[in-house]
Amino acid sequence: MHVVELTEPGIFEHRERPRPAPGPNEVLVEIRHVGICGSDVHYYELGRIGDYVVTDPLVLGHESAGVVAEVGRDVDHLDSGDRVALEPGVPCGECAQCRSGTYNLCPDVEFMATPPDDGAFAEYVAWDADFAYRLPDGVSTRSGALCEPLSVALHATRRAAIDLGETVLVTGAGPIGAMVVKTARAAGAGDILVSDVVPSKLDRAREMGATETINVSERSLEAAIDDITGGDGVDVVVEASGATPAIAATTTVVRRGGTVVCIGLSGDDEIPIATNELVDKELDFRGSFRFRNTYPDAISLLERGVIDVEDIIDFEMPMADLTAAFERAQEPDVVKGMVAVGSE
Ligand SMILES: NC(=O)c1ccc[n+]([C@@H]2O[C@H](COP(=O)([O-])OP(=O)(O)OC[C@H]3O[C@@H](n4cnc5c(N)ncnc54)[C@H](O)[C@@H]3O)[C@@H](O)[C@H]2O)c1
Ligand SMILES: C[C@@H](O)[C@H](N)C(=O)O
Repeated sequence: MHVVELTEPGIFEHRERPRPAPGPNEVLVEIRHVGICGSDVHYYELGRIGDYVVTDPLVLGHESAGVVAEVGRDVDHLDSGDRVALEPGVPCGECAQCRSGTYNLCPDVEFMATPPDDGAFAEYVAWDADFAYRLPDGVSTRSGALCEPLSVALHATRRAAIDLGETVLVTGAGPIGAMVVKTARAAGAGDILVSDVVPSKLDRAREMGATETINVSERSLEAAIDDITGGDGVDVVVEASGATPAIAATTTVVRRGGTVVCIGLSGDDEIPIATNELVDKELDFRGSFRFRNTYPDAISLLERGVIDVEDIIDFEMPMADLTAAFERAQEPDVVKGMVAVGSE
């Protein structure tokens, strides 16, 4: 089968590998669509993310969906021909985190496209059938692949416990911030404010449901939120930029008794946080890491038309042009690039 390997920063090589045989609890999936995530681009550009270093050729891509080509001996909930979205992290199932249900925190998770685990820019992937979710008729594999970033947002929205009518600030209007706008709206948020430094991304966020946008290269986030909320602060902040100033401002722009949920990962190891504000304002300050138990709900939201993910996609290119797709994905206006691995 055909795969694309990242062999060194900036270099993709198209290679042939033996087609994998599914294990007893696995399905062999003919991949159709794979979204390009910021972390894929990071590995492509730099060959590493923090301590995760690409030392051997690595297949990128973890936002994937395709068609079941073969089922393992013990799989009885999927059949050949089923279209499925693949949850990219398969946890060990045995550690304390897995046993208590917080399987996204499993230290031994096998996560696609994270060294040393290969991802989905490949004709076929053999994957644990418990982490392959059937897509209903109305949901394409193109949308199904985006259950992954949608899951990041769904999990963060749950961590934020947004109440009906609450004012939510989303910092960062990249793919994750855009998805949070959608999940916050679906959760019943009232005003949804979005900040970014790229005007076109703020325009897109408004089209997706943001009620007000703030270009923080023109005015400070703190001053803007002060104006908009009459000095009270927002009920909930979901930080989805990873930008140090945005993370540092979260405790200031949230109201007393409010909630901050951080998704973004900063390039800085340490960021000053006003800890006295945490105490004095009695804030809930929480992290949100990947996702757990989100795929069935993400698929249901897509099926019922509560959330549409197609509008975050800027372009689709074939896997034959993966280098060009990754170069284009780095343009500042692009929110999401999609790669077609086969034809649906
Ligand atoms: N916690 C998790 O499980 C998880 C999962 C996926 C991504 N992430 C992280 O979440 C963040 C967002 O992911 P993404 O793929 O959307 O990234 P992205 O880089 O595509 O988007 C970030 C956005 O933030 C904007 N931005 C830059 N400076 C800003 C500022 N000062 N204020 C507001 N916005 C600013 C950028 O213009 C961009 O639009 C990244 O840090 C990523 O590493 C975390
Ligand atoms: C969750 C996923 O989208 C993220 N890029 C990660 O590797 O953790």
